[in-house]
Amino acid sequence: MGARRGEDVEVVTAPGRLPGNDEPAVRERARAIPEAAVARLAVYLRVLSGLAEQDVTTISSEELSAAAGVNSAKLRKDLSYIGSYGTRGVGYEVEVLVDQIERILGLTRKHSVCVVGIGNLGHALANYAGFPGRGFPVSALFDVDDDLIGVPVGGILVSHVDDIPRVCAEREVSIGVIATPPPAAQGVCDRLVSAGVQCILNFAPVVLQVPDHVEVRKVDLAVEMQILSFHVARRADEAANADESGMVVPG
Ligand SMILES: NC(=O)c1ccc[n+]([C@@H]2O[C@H](COP(=O)([O-])OP(=O)(O)OC[C@H]3O[C@@H](n4cnc5c(N)ncnc54)[C@H](O)[C@@H]3O)[C@@H](O)[C@H]2O)c1
Repeated sequence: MGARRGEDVEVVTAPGRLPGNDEPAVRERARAIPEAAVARLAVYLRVLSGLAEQDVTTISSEELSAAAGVNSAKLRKDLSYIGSYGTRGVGYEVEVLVDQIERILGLTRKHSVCVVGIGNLGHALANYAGFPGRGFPVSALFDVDDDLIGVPVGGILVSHVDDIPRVCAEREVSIGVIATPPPAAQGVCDRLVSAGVQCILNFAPVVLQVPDHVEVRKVDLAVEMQILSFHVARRADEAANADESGMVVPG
């Protein structure tokens, strides 16, 4: 796939790369990107970071779209939002694209993360090694259980939820992750918002009420499973219909 460092390829800088001190221009561009494209940019970044680690220097849009599971027209459109159009016959320069996507996604700044609710999921999140590498260090943990307060999890001492305002301010927490049982989630959310946390990732299966300036993303495994169930059922229906009509259905 693509070209590796040291291989004889024409090295190109993707056109449209923003010059030196370009933060305002990057943020301006970021505002115009549709939400669905933002999610795909994060997927491209994961693929590209893996390629960079393998010293792959360039990649065609077809290769990148196949690796990301997105059709190539959509990929080109997504990358055009960040001003990256690739070069005919060469494709995209991996490092340049990684840099552009990281800046658009705001990953060049550190986001300090807290996790509230250090049960099964909270333990897993606190220990998740993928966060620090991507610029999301977990810097604070909170719970209400006396047996957990003061106990280190993933190298961080668990604090009581009453300390959310002080600890979040001291550690400059910008993202709060809620991993409490559903009935506790809104109260925890309110505490985080009062402490100035403006981005919340909610694992509890409840809809949170927040002021307009707060961004909430919900991870709902049940909904994801139901969507998959729908696709399984639809494929089964298609296969049954094809059987009846004697057609061959691709696997
Ligand atoms: N475990 C999973 O795989 C999983 C997957 C997806 C979603 N979820 C959801 O994530 C949440 C947590 O699941 P879990 O399995 O880790 O539960 P858990 O019961 O193991 O842990 C919940 C933790 O939250 C703490 N807690 C309770 N009230 C609190 C409050 N007011 N403030 C701070 N902490 C409080 C408890 O002391 C406990 O440590 C649930 O809403 C669950 O539906 C869990």
